[in-house]
Amino acid sequence: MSTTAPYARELEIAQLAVQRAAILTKRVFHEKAKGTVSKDDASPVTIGDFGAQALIISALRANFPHDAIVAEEEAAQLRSDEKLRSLIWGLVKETKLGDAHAEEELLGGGVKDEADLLEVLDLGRSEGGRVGRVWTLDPIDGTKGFLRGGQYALALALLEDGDVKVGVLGCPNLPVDDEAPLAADIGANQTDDEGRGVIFSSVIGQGATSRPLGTAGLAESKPIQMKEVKEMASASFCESVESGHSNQSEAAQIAQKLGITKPSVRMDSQAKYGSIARGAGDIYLRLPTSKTYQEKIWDHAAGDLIVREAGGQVTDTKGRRLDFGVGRTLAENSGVIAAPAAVHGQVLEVVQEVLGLK
Ligand SMILES: Nc1ncnc2c1ncn2[C@@H]1O[C@H](COP(=O)(O)O)[C@@H](OP(=O)(O)O)[C@H]1O
Ligand SMILES: [Mg+2]
Repeated sequence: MSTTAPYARELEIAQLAVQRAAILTKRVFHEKAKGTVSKDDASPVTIGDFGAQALIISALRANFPHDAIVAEEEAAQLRSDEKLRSLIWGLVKETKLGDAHAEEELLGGGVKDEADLLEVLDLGRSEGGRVGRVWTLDPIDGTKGFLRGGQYALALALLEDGDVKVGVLGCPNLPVDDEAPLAADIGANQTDDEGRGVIFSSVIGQGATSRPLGTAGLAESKPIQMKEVKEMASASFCESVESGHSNQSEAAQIAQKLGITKPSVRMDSQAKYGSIARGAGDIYLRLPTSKTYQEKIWDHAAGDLIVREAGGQVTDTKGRRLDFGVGRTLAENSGVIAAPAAVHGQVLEVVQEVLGLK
């Protein structure tokens, strides 16, 4: 009898693909810091986004050729920009894991040439939906954090019939150490990777883990758990850096009503979900700043599962679970509240009071 856990292969490929793509994003950041990447006027985030997306999709194509993919980028810009295309192709071609078995046997044939690069990128144009297997991919989530040398994440998740089954977040700039205090390293602009880089992973029903990001094969993983909030007054909020992405004054009112005195930790990207999942922070709030913006599924799918599998609950401000089955956006949801399951109801109540939803 086979003892392979459900989604074991999907998890392994997803983690290795994210790990490999992070080699590219880190290289692009470091070369930008040295001033060698942006000489063609292309933003490092554009180069990193396209390069990481191509590497990750090529691994999905080789291993799960029938699955649909919803990814943030598409090839249109590269079709007309020959210089940018060849710059990205050069980086993609050179980026390999240090572990030859993982690189060749597991991740497959890679991207073949410049024409294939365009094809691979456009495999991410699925409309998503409620039926079948759909991967969601954000090659660089937290683009502003990436540019600052702060937090960003490579976010990959597998949906099956609209439910998240596998979630992987590569966070190159978070401390490896799960016990490290939560710090907003906005503008950190560190060029030293020592002690940084972590992959958070989860499979539905199997808990959540963290492991060092590394560059070869997968290092050993450790289970992670959200921290118990014994007293709301000593809890900490995690919020977006961008005031345009989450309403900070409403969050301050919510904190005050809950008796929370610590200032919020602001960081970019789904590194927020990973951080609270390993108990480095407690509550992630994302409060809508406009009635028209629809959150994107690739900005939340991996984080949603990782937090729930670490003992948390994730809903929108109306108390509904995030619905990843309605297309490329979370059209049926409004904002996000992620908290340990035991206190989620209490937080939701205060959110609804402040937002006038009850
Ligand atoms: N008005 C808005 N409200 C909420 N999120 C927004 C937004 N405009 C853009 N975003 C999303 O916020 C993501 C970053 O999240 P955070 O603010 O938590 O760091 C962005 O992802 P990218 O950085 O991949 O573009 C983008 O998709
Ligand atoms: Mg994003």
